[in-house]
Amino acid sequence: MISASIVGATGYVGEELVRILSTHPDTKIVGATTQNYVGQDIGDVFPSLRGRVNLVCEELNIQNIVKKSDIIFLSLPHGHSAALTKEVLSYNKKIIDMGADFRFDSKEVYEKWYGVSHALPEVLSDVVYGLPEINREKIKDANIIGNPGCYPTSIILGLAPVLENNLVETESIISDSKSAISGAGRGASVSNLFTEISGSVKAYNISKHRHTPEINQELSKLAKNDVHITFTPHVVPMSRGILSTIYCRLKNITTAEDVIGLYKEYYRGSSFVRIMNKGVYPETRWVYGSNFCDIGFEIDEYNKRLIIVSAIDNVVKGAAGQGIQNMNIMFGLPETTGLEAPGLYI
Ligand SMILES: NC(=O)C1=CN([C@@H]2O[C@H](COP(=O)(O)OP(=O)(O)OC[C@H]3O[C@@H](n4cnc5c(N)ncnc54)[C@H](OP(=O)(O)O)[C@@H]3O)[C@@H](O)[C@H]2O)C=CC1
Ligand SMILES: CC(=O)N[C@@H](CCC(=O)OP(=O)(O)O)C(=O)O
Repeated sequence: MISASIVGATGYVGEELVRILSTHPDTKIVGATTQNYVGQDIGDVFPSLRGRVNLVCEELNIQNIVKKSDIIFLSLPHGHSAALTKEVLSYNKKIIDMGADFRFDSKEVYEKWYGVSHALPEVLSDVVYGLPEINREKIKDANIIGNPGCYPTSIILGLAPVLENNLVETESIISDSKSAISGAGRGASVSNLFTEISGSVKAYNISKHRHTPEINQELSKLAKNDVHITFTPHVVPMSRGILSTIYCRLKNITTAEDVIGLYKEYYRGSSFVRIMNKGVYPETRWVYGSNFCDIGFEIDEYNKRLIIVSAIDNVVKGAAGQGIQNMNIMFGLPETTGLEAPGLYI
């Protein structure tokens, strides 16, 4: 049995980690920390977990947590994880950070975009970016994982096959992405109120969203060339889900059948990526509550453009599910353990 702790268990990602790990056959949850719910049963904080998980939320004491755990999921706002990891580095336990502290190769890029200094830059060269479909081999031996952002997961999985095979121009890629409001976390704020979100769609942080450098970093590695995409995030009135519609110019005109064949081959052995048949465009409700990333295509022959549509659940494949997929790989378990359930079609 793997002893797992969740630091920040009372957030949306923490809740999803507890939910999935509670039915994982090889894991026991031994610790769950909170700021505001100390001493409360997790089933009282999240009534859907009532009677399924016997866990009392504790105040964060990282030394206590590390001693009882084989793996620690850090599910805190960015800026906290690097300092906590520094405190427990000598214990040599596995750490998966759900936030942004370990996603960047460069300390400078992280500090510029996140506006905080990095507490543990010396480990960045050993940290692995936890996108299993791309980095599976490196994840096997990693001790610290930077779990990818939710938008980056949908965009990188959508573009990896065409970039690695040099099929599209790298200087004109656009991703128009829509996210559910749970992407903003569980903390209360006026802009996240039901009355502000329902019945409306808005773009935000155009050209300056913090996921842009993360997406560019990983796409550039795949393309072996500098990639700078135009990324426009939107909030839509849903509780879960991300849909990214990605536009890129083909170097040579091709057919949808050829693109589908390439993607099926590239993701052979990646159980959580499902490639749609011709003319089928994924919907967020098909992946709701699941660890799947569904990808569909269209070719705009007139403009020589490939349009890729990629759908994930932001708190599962975009966060907790992907983290557990990484844990499975790190501990030599089948990658799909505890994650097999299909989406809840709504
Ligand atoms: N939501 C999403 O779709 C995704 C989120 N992420 C990342 O995952 C991480 C968690 O996100 P999410 O669950 O949405 O965030 P939430 O705001 O919902 O939850 C944050 C958690 O951290 C705890 N916490 C906050 N500040 C502190 C602190 N100073 N000390 C100790 N505990 C603290 C909170 O406790 P309390 O509940 O008591 O306030 C809560 O348990 C973030 O880094 C986020 O960017 C990544 C991908 C997708
Ligand atoms: C809708 C919404 O607000 N989404 C969040 C997604 C951020 C997130 O979860 O990303 P990190 O893990 O990189 O912090 C945002 O745009 O900031």
